Amino acid sequence: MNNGLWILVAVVAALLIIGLITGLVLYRRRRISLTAPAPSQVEPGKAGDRGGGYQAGGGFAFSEGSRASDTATLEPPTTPEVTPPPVVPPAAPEPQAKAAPAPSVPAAPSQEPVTEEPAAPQAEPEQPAAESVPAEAPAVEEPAVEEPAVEEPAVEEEAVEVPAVEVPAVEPAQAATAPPLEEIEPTTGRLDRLRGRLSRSQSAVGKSLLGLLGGGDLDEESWEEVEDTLLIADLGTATTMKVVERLRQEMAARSVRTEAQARALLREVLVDELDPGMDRSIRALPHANHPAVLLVVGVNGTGKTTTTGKLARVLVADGRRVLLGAADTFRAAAADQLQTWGERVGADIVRGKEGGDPAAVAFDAVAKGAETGVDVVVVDTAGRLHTKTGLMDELGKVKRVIEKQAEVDEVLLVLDATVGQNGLTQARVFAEVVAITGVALTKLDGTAKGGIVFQVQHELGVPVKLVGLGEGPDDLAPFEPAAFVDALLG
Ligand SMILES: Nc1nc2c(ncn2[C@@H]2O[C@H](COP(=O)(O)OP(=O)(O)OP(=O)(O)O)[C@@H](O)[C@H]2O)c(=O)[nH]1
Repeated sequence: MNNGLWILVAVVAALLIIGLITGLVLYRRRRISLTAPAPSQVEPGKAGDRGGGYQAGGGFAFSEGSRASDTATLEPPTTPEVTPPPVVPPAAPEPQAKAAPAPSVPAAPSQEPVTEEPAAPQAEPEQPAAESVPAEAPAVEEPAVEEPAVEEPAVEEEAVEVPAVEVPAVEPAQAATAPPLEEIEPTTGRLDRLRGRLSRSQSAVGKSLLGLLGGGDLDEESWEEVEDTLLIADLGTATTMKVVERLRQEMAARSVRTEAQARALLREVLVDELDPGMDRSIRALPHANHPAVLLVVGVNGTGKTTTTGKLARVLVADGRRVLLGAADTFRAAAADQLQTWGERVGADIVRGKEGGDPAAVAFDAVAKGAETGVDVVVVDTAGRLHTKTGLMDELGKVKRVIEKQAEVDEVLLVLDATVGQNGLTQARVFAEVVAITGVALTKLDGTAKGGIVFQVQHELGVPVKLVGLGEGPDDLAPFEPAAFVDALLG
């Protein structure tokens, strides 16, 4: 072969490589619709950022927490440590490969959280931890400020406990042999993709409502049936009364006669009731000098760990560097489960010893997140038994200890839609302990009681931001009132 031919071959090869790279870049841009805020649109730290998150084509919306977190004492991230930026292969057009099923954990008895007792040694993590102080203490950064007494009316010993005792229990976990990274389903159009699952369980409600309303003039008996249908779907008494009252007025005023008219009216009333103007963005965008911090709370078995893992995938697909904090130290399997979720998408994890102090793990996760320059730290907490005051106090402590370093931008309450009213009771208790900023409603694929969405928002005044629609790793969607009502009406 002469030189000319070799040059030609080299040129063709170079062109092919350039073409491939360009194609890959364009493909990734199309797949991930969320982009970093343009400076003109969102300025870090501005109060106006709240709700100014980006949302494209039914994708997830992220925003920057609006509170005083920029005043936190953390130094700007220095040289990133071991955590490599996640490099996730582009999503294939077909559904998630079966080779990588969601970590499977037997469902905890979420319907009866009240009766479950915590394991005895877990209630007092401080005692064993105190003995393990000397060996590992130097590795962990301690909080610079003692927790002010005024912040800790209920748990007096905390100021001493947190820095000195629990921190050594934390073990930053690095995957020794990292498994191959997984593909992540596109983050856009998730609710469309998963709508079928919602419809399957909900459409009976819609059909029965439309059957009743579609005929025009309703007698009292029919209105009672409408009421019953809404109550059975778990809309709750207050919302049901409000919806029926408005339907009665509007049906008369608009002379509704056909099923199409009834459907349009019902849709309008239900969507309004879901308050579509609420800010449903996830406050997961980093601050100028430290990562965003998300705390995931909820009763055991609701799907906290699964939702944390799914959310990490969405964030990674959005190009964010994510660190997971496994503050569920009560159950070693929970940390293992979270670690597996992290490894699958290249998210690092900080976990603690079983029975260690969850607050110490959370603290260290945020510290490590800042040190390694990640965008967002997502902290999974233990399944709290909402009747156990001590455990709820501890959840409050987790939040306060994190706040020694940085504001918690988002407190996501995970509720299991299948437990109905019980979920609301849980929500109220959690809301008293930590200021919930959003709700992730899981297992909506398996219940006709999606009406709980209305109650949760109505009762807590907090938006449902995410919905879980299956056990698959990418079966998490942003909550969209109109799409939800459409699925409800079939
Ligand atoms: N069908 C369905 N199952 C879900 C969904 N979300 C979570 N699950 C399942 O619910 C079960 C419990 O999920 P976990 O994430 O372990 O719950 P948890 O709240 O972390 O539980 P603890 O670790 O015990 O506190 C698992 O089997 C999940 O696969 C969902 O949206 N739909």
